[in-house]
Amino acid sequence: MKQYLDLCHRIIDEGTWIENERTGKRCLTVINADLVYNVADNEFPLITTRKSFWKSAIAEMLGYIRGYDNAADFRKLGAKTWDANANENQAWLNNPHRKGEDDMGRVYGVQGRAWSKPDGGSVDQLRKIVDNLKNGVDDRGEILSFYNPGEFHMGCLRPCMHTHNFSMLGDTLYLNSFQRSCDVPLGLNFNQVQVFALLAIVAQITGKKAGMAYHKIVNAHIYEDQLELMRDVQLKREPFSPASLTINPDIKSLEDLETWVTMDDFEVSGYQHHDAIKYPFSV
Ligand SMILES: Nc1nc(=O)c2c([nH]1)NC[C@@H]1CN(c3ccc(C(=O)N[C@@H](CCC(=O)O)C(=O)O)cc3)CN21
Ligand SMILES: O=c1ccn([C@H]2C[C@H](O)[C@@H](COP(=O)(O)O)O2)c(=O)[nH]1
Repeated sequence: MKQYLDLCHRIIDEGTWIENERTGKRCLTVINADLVYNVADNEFPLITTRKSFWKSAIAEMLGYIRGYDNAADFRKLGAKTWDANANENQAWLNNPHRKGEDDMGRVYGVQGRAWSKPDGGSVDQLRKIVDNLKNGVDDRGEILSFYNPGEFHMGCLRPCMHTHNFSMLGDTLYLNSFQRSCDVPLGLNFNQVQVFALLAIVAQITGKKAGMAYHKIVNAHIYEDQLELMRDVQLKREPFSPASLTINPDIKSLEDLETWVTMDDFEVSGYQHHDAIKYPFSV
C-alpha cells in the first residue's frame, strides 16, 4: 500500500503535464516506477484507501489467460472493464478488422495464447511456459508477451502490461512484469492485483513456491479529471492493514483455469477499506 501511495504523491509533487492525443486529455506524468509484491508471504497489494473491485481485476487476468478477444466473455467472468474500449472508441468502431459488438481484436491474451506465425499456425506462449516450469525447466526465456506491433492495427488498444517474464531459483518461482503506460487511479489498482495473482496462480499450477513479483512501470500518470479526487480525497485517508488472498487449492492445471474456474475460486479475507471513489475513465 505504501508504495502505491508514494507513487501517487510523487506524481502530484514531481509530475509533468503531458497532452495525450488519443484521449484528448492532459496527464500528470512521471517516468519509471518499480513496485514489488511479496507473494511468498501473501502480502496481497489491495488498495485500502478506497474500495477496490479485486474480483474484476482477477477476472480480467483469467480472461487473458484464456486468450479471450471479446468484452462479452470478460463480462461473463465478472469484468466490465473492456466494454468501453471494445464499443466506445471511434477509431476502433471505424476499424475494418473489428468483428462487431464487443470484439476487442488481437489484443492481450490472443497474443499470449495464439501469436500468429508468418509461416502459418500459431504459438501458445503460456502453454510452453507452464509445461517448462512444471518440468523444472527455466530456459531464461519464459516470457509471455502481448506486445505484437505487427498486429496493433487489428486490436482496440495496445497492451499496457505487455510482458510477464517468469523465472525460477530452485523450486521458487519469480515474476517480472512490464507495463508501458499506467492510469494510476484506475488501472494500477487492478494491475497490482493482477501481477500478484498471476504469480500465485502460475506457481500453484506448476507446483512451485511463489517468490517475489517485480512490477516495472514506464509512464505512470493521473488524468487531469482524476487529480482532485486523488489529491483531496484518496490521499487524505489513512490506509488499513493489508488483506490476504486465498486461491482454491483444487486448481491444479492450465486446463482447470481454462474450463471450470470462476471468481468463486478466489477469496479475500481481512479486507478493510474506505468508501469507493468513482474515478473518471478515459476511452
Ligand atoms: N483509461 C484507461 N485506464 C485503464 O486503467 C484502462 C483502460 N483505459 N483501458 C483498458 C483497461 C481497462 N481497465 C479498467 C477499466 C475500468 C476500470 C473501472 O472502471 N474500475 C472501477 C470500477 C470497477 C468495477 O466496478 O468492477 C473502479 O472503481 O476501480 C478499471 C480498469 C484498465 N485499463
Ligand atoms: O491494464 C491496464 C490497461 C490500461 N491502462 C491504462 C493506461 C492508459 O491510461 C490507458 C491506455 O492508453 P494508451 O494511450 O494506449 O497508453 O489505459 C492501465 O493503466 N492498465
